[in-house]
Amino acid sequence: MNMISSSKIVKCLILIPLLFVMFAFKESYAQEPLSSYHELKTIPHLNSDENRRFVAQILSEIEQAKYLKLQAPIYAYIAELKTNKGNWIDGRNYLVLAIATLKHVSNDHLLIDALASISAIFIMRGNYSDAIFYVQKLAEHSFETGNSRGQIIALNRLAKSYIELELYQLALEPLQKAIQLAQQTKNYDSELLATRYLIKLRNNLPEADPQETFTLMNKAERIPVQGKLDDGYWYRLKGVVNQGLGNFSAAKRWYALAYTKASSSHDVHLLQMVNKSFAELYLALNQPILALDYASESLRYNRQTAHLNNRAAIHYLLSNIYQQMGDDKSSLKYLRTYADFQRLAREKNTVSLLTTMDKRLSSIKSQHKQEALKNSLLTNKIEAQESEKKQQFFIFIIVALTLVFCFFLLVFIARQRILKAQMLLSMKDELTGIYCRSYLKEFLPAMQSRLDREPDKTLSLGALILDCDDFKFINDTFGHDGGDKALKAIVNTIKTQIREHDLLLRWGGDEFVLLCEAITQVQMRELTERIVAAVSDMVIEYDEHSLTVTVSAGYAIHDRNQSFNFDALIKEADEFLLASKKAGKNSYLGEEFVDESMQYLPNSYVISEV
Ligand SMILES: Nc1nc2c(ncn2[C@@H]2O[C@H](COP(=O)(O)OP(=O)(O)OP(=O)(O)O)[C@@H](O)[C@H]2O)c(=O)[nH]1
Repeated sequence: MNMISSSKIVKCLILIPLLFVMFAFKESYAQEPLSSYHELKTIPHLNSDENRRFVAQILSEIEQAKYLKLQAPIYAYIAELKTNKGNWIDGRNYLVLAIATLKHVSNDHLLIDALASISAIFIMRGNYSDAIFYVQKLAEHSFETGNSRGQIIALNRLAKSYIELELYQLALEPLQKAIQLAQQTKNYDSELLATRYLIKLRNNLPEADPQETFTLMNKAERIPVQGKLDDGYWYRLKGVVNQGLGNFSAAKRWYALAYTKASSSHDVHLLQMVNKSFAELYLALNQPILALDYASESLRYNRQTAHLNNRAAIHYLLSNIYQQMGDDKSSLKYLRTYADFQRLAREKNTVSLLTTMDKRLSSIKSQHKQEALKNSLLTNKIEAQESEKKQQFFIFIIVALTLVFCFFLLVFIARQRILKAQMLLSMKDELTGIYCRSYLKEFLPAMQSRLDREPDKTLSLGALILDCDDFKFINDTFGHDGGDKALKAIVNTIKTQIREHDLLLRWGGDEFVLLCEAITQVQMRELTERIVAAVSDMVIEYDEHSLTVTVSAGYAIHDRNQSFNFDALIKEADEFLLASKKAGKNSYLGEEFVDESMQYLPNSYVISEV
């Protein structure tokens, strides 16, 4: 026993820490891709082996199904990096993956990241319609969820698209809103980005004051963002602003810095831009040969990116350079190709914009359809609920009415019973407690229906009338109370002789009637005899006296061959009673003892002496 429990303890001691380690490991493993994703977002390029290995590792991690929600933002960011560095094909492949996995993103923050990267990529690719499509998605989601970061990114991306499309006036409003919102929410990164776009915008606005743009640039440098201004794009922009102010040497310095940055990170996009800026600078400095070198270099990088707008811009620049060089033929040639690219770019963007509108329209339509479906489902649900409520209300009313009805019915039945009990009570004789003659109105209809329901006519009804003999004498001798006591004693004695369902009535005064159902002539005679004998046998103790009393009786049985006539039956019995009295009292008579003219039958006991 001890051995078993100690081995169990040892197992537990090993297993519990092991489970803890496994659990902790599982937690850290589950956390890993998310932290890797945050780390990925700090990578500026993929030119180093270390960064490439890191990205490969992340990609292998997110291929597992449990990291589905991370796939879109990671693919999108990698696509952004690849596109930004001029790897157009890889960029597009990861972009396709990002869009395909977008539906798995449930996290607000991750969805904004993914949409921000996707729209940035489309902007870089010069595909503004798709850019605007995803910017709209980003805006819709951010405004719906109240995410200010997403809202600012959407505004910035929209402005950037407008700037690239040379729709400068349209870009102004979203930029101002983005800056305002970024300042309110202290989102310095976005504020800086929006300010940079604003500077870029002002550089392109002919009416913009270069001095004001310069001031704006200095203001941007005071935005408390760590390290964000240490990038080639910012240096180039500073160069452009300085060039706008005529500070060519300063512009040259900034371009050179931007160039170094672009070369070290092999940023094709930036290289194309910086070379173009250099070309513009040298053109402004009347050095067309140098300008041509830089412009050609820019064109070389631009070919890698296939950015039509930029291509057109470089061709325009080349045309200007050749013009400065006095080579009108080449200038014209580049002006023509500029026009071609410009037209192509516009066509592409017009077509794309139309496609976007079409996509938006169908997405709105499907949204409307879904809304309508949702509404109709909701309406159905509400209707179902309402009809259920109605049904419940209806059932409630029925139940309530039934209960009320039952209540009143019960009250009615109880009341009827009370009334009947009261009525029956009123039909009882106070002295003896038996029913009075008035009870016949209850008894006779019931009796009649019993006879009617009986087809073989075997049920009989016997009627017996009893009258106290010389009761006046008892009253006179013992007083009325003595008479009462004698009457009660007679009733009690009769009760001892009859069946439960026989009906004994006080007919009036000292007279009683007994009605017996299902009784034969013989049984009736025997019963009468027993009653008359029992009464005469009793001795009533009253006021120190012992008194006796006798009764005379006559009985009759209803003949089932004739229709039921109660009065006739009683009359017949009463006649026998009278005959019995005449014959000497304390006796009884019935049909069997007399002939039709009520004469005593010869050779028979006309009077049954008890
Ligand atoms: N104590 C008492 N006497 C009653 C009551 N009802 C009637 N009586 C009396 O009963 C007597 C009935 O008298 P009768 O039936 O006419 O005559 P009887 O004296 O009985 O003589 P026979 O019937 O001929 O034998 C009367 O004196 C009534 O006052 C009652 O409730 N209590």
